[in-house]
Amino acid sequence: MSNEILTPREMAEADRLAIAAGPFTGIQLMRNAGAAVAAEVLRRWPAAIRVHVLCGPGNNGGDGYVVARLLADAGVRASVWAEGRPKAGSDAAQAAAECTIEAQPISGFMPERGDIVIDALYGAGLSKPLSPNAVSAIEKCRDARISVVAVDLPSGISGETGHPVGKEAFRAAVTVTFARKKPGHLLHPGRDACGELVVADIGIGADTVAAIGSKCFENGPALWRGSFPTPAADTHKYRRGHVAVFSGGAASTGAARLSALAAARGGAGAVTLLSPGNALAVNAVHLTSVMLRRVDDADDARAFIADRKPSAFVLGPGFGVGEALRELVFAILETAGSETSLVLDADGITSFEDTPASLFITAGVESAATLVLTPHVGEFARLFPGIAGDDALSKLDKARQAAARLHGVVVYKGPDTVIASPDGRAAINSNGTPLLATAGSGDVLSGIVAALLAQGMPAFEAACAAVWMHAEAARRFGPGLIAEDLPLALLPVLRDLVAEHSDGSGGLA
Ligand SMILES: NC(=O)C1=CN([C@@H]2O[C@H](COP(=O)(O)OP(=O)(O)OC[C@H]3O[C@@H](n4cnc5c(N)ncnc54)[C@H](OP(=O)(O)O)[C@@H]3O)[C@@H](O)[C@H]2O)[C@@H](O)CC1
Ligand SMILES: [K+]
Repeated sequence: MSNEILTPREMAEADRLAIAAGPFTGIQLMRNAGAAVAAEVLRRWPAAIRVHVLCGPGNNGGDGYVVARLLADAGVRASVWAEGRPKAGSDAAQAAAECTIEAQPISGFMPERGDIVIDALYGAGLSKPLSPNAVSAIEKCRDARISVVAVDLPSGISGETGHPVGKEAFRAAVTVTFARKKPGHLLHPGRDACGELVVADIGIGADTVAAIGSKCFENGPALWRGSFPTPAADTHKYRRGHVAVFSGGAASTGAARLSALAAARGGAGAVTLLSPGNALAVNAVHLTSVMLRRVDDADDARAFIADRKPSAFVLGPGFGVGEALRELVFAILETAGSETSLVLDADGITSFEDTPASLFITAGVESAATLVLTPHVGEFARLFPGIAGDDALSKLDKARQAAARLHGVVVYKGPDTVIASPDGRAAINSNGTPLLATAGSGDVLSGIVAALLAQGMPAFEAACAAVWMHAEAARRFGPGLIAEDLPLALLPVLRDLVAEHSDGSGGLA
């Protein structure tokens, strides 16, 4: 796999293991890193005349000295502006010694429009807010609209969280990182600060990365292709999974129907909308292939479960917050069985704002149905206020801690959705699009998750696949998208996934 995400600490460990295993020494890895950046600069700006390289005191700066030397060798007018000097005897000191361009103090740095700037101030070792000189360098680049190439990370951004460590950070056109992506490249606002992200192979092998044992991945088909459901030739509709979606009352039925339609398009063989009596008529008018059944309370839900044994439920979209919803959740978790799953969204999450522990305890019982929770940032804070309010944690850490507390899968939504499993695995989604910021889009996502769960996909993989497919469908559809379009927009995405699954071509990244 090459989709592992390494924290800066894990990357430093990979670096150490790679050096211990050989064949590359530390300075050779640094030369490889600098060469990768220089190649990227020359490829993108073959006519670059003047390049400024900003070098910090650590190994990020070391990479910068290599870049400056190689660009100068290639005939570019390269200048070096240093903040601090590398420690004697370090790899960075050797890289600086090999670079014959005289380093000038960063305070004198003054780029002009058309120049290129290489930001090699700080990378994985950023430990405090940037100095006034570094902040001033950022402002000069911004004012002169300079194209910045960041080495490893835009200086000022934490590789761990994606947040600026102080108030300022570089905004790069291109960021060249090494071996694997770090959380800060994919979590906002780091992702925007990186510009285009290039991952360069500098000689740290896949076996070295595997030895680190990261449980965090970039979301994509490579992560869940193996368990993606494809119907067998001898299947029938209930073997393809039966999804049950709870409708709200007469005035709020649309969200559940969107979810139900998405579950059907997502491959569930049968979908039933469970509607309160007062909304049966309005639901009946709008449904064709989706079945309809009256369910007014938890007793009705238990009877339906005993009768039809659905494999996955969606509860929350448009349902209304309160005791009735909580009773349904307990009825499902306690009686549907551990082979079934519940996707709890929207009002389903908010209903537990005052009593989250009751949900966590019930979900933790071994015989309980599997729970998948799909909060956006506001809903997340309602259920996990302590975790949400801890500014030291990244979104990745927050989702992981929440999943452990919930005993279920958490899909922490946003432009950088994080999917976390209670077993510690996590994925950061990177194909998100602002097109998804439209009413009803979350209801569709819940339906897709339920469809995949109903077809037997394990919960973490189902949630990851649904998040990716949902965003991919929106991207392919393009501007003008509304939630009603999404279920149909899934078709080309599904077609490619299924084709790839059956021919083993691995065509989707
Ligand atoms: N790992 C790998 O595989 C490879 C890694 N490589 C490269 O190494 C980079 C990591 O290097 P690194 O660990 O030396 O950290 P780096 O970011 O240079 O900074 C550390 C220095 O800066 C200082 N300092 C920190 N913040 C500061 C601030 N705001 N203002 C002022 N000073 C500040 C800090 O001081 P301290 O915290 O100790 O007080 C320390 O002196 C990585 O990003 C990649 O580019 C490649 O060569 C190839 C292989
Ligand atoms: K940098």
